[in-house]
Amino acid sequence: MSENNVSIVMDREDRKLSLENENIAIEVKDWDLYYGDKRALHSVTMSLPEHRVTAFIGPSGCGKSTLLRCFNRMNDLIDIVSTEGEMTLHGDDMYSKDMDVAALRRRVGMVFQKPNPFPKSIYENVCYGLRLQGIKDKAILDESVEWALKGAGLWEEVKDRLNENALGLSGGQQQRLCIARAIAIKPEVLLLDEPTSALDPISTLAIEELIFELKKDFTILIVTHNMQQAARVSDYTAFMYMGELIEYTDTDSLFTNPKVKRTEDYITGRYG
Ligand SMILES: Nc1ncnc2c1ncn2[C@@H]1O[C@H](COP(=O)(O)OP(=O)(O)OP(=O)(O)O)[C@@H](O)[C@H]1O
Repeated sequence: MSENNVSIVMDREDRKLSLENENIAIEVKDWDLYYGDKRALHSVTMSLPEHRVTAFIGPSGCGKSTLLRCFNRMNDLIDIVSTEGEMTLHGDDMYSKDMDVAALRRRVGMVFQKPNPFPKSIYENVCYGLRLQGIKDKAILDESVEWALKGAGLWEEVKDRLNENALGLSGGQQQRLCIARAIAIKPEVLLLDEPTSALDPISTLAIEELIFELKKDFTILIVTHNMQQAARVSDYTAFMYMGELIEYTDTDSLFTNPKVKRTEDYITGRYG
């Protein structure tokens, strides 16, 4: 067991996690989402805690990715999507007509299932968002690139080849680069949509350890198909089924003492 995994266990044993004791980053209230006539999310209500890792699990098609994409309004890009309900980020109405979506996406970064670096240098990938913000000062860019690559656990591997094309990195390195690109602009929340499903076990472990480190600075929401991964990396777990949030509590309680039969059936492998 690596040092980080030991500390995950210790962290859990030290204190019982409870949403009542948390600062909340995102509040979701009676949230519905429709693809055309088809309702994909049913009245989801939940509070997502700051500086914690919250995992979304459930069988294929239950709405995990759909819900995750609501947190940075990625679903706006799909014409047939309509939503109802309330979502706030630190009190700001994320779906208000006054909300600047680009600004929201700076506050809520996202990393996808397949690593998707741009066909540019490692350096340019990481400072992409900063350049979009109009930052030109080389010293600031250099410092941010180093900070983000260190944060993503990639600095030592790439510090001597920052000008090389990012597509020359391994899959696991590319995914850590995408995490560096997302954190470089210092979002409040980081959305991870099955970030390790395309990676080998060693790269997966590196990302899981990284997630544990990153929660010191960011609120992390992760969709995963892998229940062991949810149990390893998350503080809280939300189990979804057919667009509904069935059970949501601290990860240890959900996996050791689920309150709802459907959750129990899923985590014991009876379906899904
Ligand atoms: N662009 C879309 N248009 C229409 N329906 C969609 C669209 N995207 C998802 N859906 C439907 O919404 C439901 C939820 O899908 P979603 O991808 O959120 O589930 P998921 O739990 O993330 O699944 P998986 O684990 O397979 O990725 C499914 O019935 C899916 O077919």
